[in-house]
Amino acid sequence: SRSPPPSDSVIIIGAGMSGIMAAKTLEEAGYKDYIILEADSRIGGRVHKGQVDGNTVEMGANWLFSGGPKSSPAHEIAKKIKLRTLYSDYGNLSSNIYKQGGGLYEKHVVESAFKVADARQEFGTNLSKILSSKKGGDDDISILGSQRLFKQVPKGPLDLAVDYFYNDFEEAEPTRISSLKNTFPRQLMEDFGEDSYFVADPRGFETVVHYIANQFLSHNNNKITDPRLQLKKTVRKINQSKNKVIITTEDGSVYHANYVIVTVSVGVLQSDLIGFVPRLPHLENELPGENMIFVTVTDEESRRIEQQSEKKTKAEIMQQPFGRIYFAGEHTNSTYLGYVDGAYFSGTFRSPSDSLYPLLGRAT
Ligand SMILES: Cc1cc2nc3c(=O)[nH]c(=O)nc-3n(C[C@H](O)[C@H](O)[C@H](O)COP(=O)(O)OP(=O)(O)OC[C@H]3O[C@@H](n4cnc5c(N)ncnc54)[C@H](O)[C@@H]3O)c2cc1C
Repeated sequence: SRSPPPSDSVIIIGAGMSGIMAAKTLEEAGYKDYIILEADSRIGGRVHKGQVDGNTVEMGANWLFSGGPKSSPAHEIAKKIKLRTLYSDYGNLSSNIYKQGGGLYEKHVVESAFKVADARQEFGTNLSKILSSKKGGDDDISILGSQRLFKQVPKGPLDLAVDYFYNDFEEAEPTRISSLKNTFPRQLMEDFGEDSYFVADPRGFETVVHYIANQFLSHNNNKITDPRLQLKKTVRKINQSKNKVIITTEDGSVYHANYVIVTVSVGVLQSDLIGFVPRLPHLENELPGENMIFVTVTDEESRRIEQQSEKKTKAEIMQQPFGRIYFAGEHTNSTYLGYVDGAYFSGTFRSPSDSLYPLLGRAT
């Protein structure tokens, strides 16, 4: 027999890829009583287009990936809606790097710099695998640290340019900051492939998010009319008690729900924009900037945790809701964090490793 539709109400904060996917997942599980509160006047979040001289230019995510053993859901949708994409031929870079004083580097010179960079990256990837294995324990180093161990730190303008392309460009951080363990192997590229396609379509990459939204939110002429999507609603306060959550937005509106799914970025969470009552359980007051989560466990639970790997414990902590508050978003997906596909999967909460899984588990 079919179970009755769930009567819990849910508020989703943020209408980026993860928020829209979370809403779709709820809808498909029979939850109709949800609303999406989005600060901006549009959906898509970090997938958004701008106009330069009458041309559409992507201001956020730009590349789709393919060529690997699995297919990227974002790329699959892009193909379905015939989004115009251009193959980014990075091999071409070896004929396109300029000297500081002008003129091109000779192709073979750049190619040998790329060879060294490849070897350096392979060394880093292998080291990362060792550090991630049991005997690696908790140890991690920066990408720059691994380059030092390789005894081949990029120096000089050409090597630095190549290294920028290998690392900083992809991670949006310099190698002295990027964690080796959390960067290599790049799981997104291992799974979906390294062939990068640049979105160059006047409709914008955000059409991919619209395509998903239009599958379940009522719309008219490409405009979402569903009253459950509320734009220009900046959440400022999330107040939870034993039985419900009360949310206040900047314009003074107040919303009540049984559960909340927070999909705002780490940057927003780290700022003071949203006040959590009670506060999120971390040591920010005592150790500002450390982002440490503090958990106390006792008795059976402490013995269970002592006996399992740190990796498992970490995964468990990251997927725990905070009372009635759940988290989704690119940053909560440990496999593809930092990418549109990571945001996509974080909103599906289909596998027990997804942070939202326990919420959906209630309905089934
Ligand atoms: C410049 C740049 C380039 C990138 N390039 C690529 C790429 O080539 N390929 C790729 O796959 N990925 C790329 N990414 C990453 C990708 O864009 C993100 O991983 C993904 O879009 C994140 O989706 P999300 O739903 O997790 O978060 P977001 O898209 O950030 O969605 C969160 C939403 O919450 C809203 N919000 C925030 N605070 C509040 C509040 N207080 N109240 C209400 N709403 C709020 C925001 O307005 C936003 O709409 C790039 C990102 C950037 C910034």
